[in-house]
Amino acid sequence: MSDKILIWLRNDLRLNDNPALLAAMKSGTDVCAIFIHEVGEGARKMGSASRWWCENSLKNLQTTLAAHKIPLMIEEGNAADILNHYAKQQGFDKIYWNRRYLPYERDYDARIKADFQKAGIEAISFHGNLLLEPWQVRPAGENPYKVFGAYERAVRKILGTTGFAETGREIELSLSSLPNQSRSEDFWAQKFELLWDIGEGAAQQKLDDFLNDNLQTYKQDRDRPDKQGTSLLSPHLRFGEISPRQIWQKAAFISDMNDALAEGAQKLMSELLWRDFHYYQAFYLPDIARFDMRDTLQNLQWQNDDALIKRWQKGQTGFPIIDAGMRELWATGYMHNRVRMLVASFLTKNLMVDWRIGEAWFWDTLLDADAASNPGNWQWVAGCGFDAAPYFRVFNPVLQGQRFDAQGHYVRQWVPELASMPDRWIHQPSDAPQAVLAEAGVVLGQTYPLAMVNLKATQAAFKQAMKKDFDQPDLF
Ligand SMILES: Cc1cc2nc3c(=O)[nH]c(=O)nc-3n(C[C@H](O)[C@H](O)[C@H](O)COP(=O)(O)OP(=O)(O)OC[C@H]3O[C@@H](n4cnc5c(N)ncnc54)[C@H](O)[C@@H]3O)c2cc1C
Repeated sequence: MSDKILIWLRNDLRLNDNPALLAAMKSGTDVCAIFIHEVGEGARKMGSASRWWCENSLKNLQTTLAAHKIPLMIEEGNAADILNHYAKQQGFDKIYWNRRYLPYERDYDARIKADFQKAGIEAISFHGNLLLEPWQVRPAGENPYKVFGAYERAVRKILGTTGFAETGREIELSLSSLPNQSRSEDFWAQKFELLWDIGEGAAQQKLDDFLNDNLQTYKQDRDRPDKQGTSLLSPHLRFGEISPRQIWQKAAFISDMNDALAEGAQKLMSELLWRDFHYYQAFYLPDIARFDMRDTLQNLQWQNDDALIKRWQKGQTGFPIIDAGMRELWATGYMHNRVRMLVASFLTKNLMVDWRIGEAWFWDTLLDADAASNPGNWQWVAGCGFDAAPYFRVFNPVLQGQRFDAQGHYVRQWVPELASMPDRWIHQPSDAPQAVLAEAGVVLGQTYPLAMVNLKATQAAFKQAMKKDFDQPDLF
């Protein structure tokens, strides 16, 4: 009888606070790890940008695991077939993993678990990817929480009394400094390597830098795309290079110890809860990347005009903050949260394009593309998500730009052809007097596009297209 344990890594590419890995290492048996780029039922196929991040993160992890004598195999294909192959070839008798929560992932993992158990291989799953697992947050009534505020209160009540009861599982492994990687692929995402440090060590460093430098102003600055006011931890969280519990614990500690930083720390904790909340919702619903969570948009005929969609993707809409966001995304694999809301609102409510089309573009181009947060946020903005802004709340990209990027720094960075526009007109060049445009060297329709739609008219058309009054959701 062999005594080998296989760890199946998925969204948890780290050594610390990794319950499945810790349990295997504690057992003192031979441990090896596998990551599978899944093809088929078990997981949504990664987009290009996140796949690039994942590959580099795996290279880092391979090195750090090797230092602990754990080989990491990387495969691509049908997960069940590959795991069975390794079971036969290497004769492990236990397989461990940290749980995932989307319905198609859970069904698939349950089947694999049952099949292994029939074959005499013990499959054990752990809680490692969320602050709390969906079933730990029980509402008073029968139905799961649909409103973030109620969900947040419930979670804080649980964590306030027990904390992370399982944090004793945190492992104390020191990471050796990560080696330089050789990346040979020549494709669009390759340029990201100049911008991002990948891996568990980089994630911890980024958290510490953020807590030291930005926490005090986080609450005010997190809505400002013209400032670097947020943590930029999302791609690290997406691949589990850092766990939400590790962030929460540090933030909670700071909140208790330092009054000046408490507000920022509490805000960061709330944002982490939004991540959990999207998984919580996804857990109880059919595939949220495909189906509307609520039927609020049922009567809407999406227009889905290819030419308009292309202009949105390329950042050529004629609305500077929208174009800046879409260009930031293409250049960096990231977009500021406030601007994500604006570009999503513009696509769905001004261009009347199905939110699934925007979600798919984000899925392919975001480094942090997340199977719960991406569709969850798109539905939230479009007006069919739970706890979403009502459908009639359409963001005005000109007013939003003037409010959150008042001097136009963000626009000037990503839309350099407008760099010389005065602050007064930077967010609405299509309305600027001819003399102002000439002075700034802008020729509308040539150096920068004319606004592609009339905001007021498209907003009115969107509301008209709904053809029914907004149904208040069954909030509780
Ligand atoms: C249309 C749209 C699509 C989005 N798609 C994704 C996605 O695919 N992946 C993703 O991680 N986030 C997504 N978000 C949420 C949010 O924009 C990012 O999490 C945030 O911009 C990441 O930057 P940060 O790490 O600096 O955030 P910080 O402000 O530092 O927040 C810390 C962490 O909290 C979590 N968080 C913050 N806001 C949200 C939120 N609204 N929903 C869920 N988690 C949140 C993230 O894990 C984030 O890393 C989307 C938002 C919108 C409006």
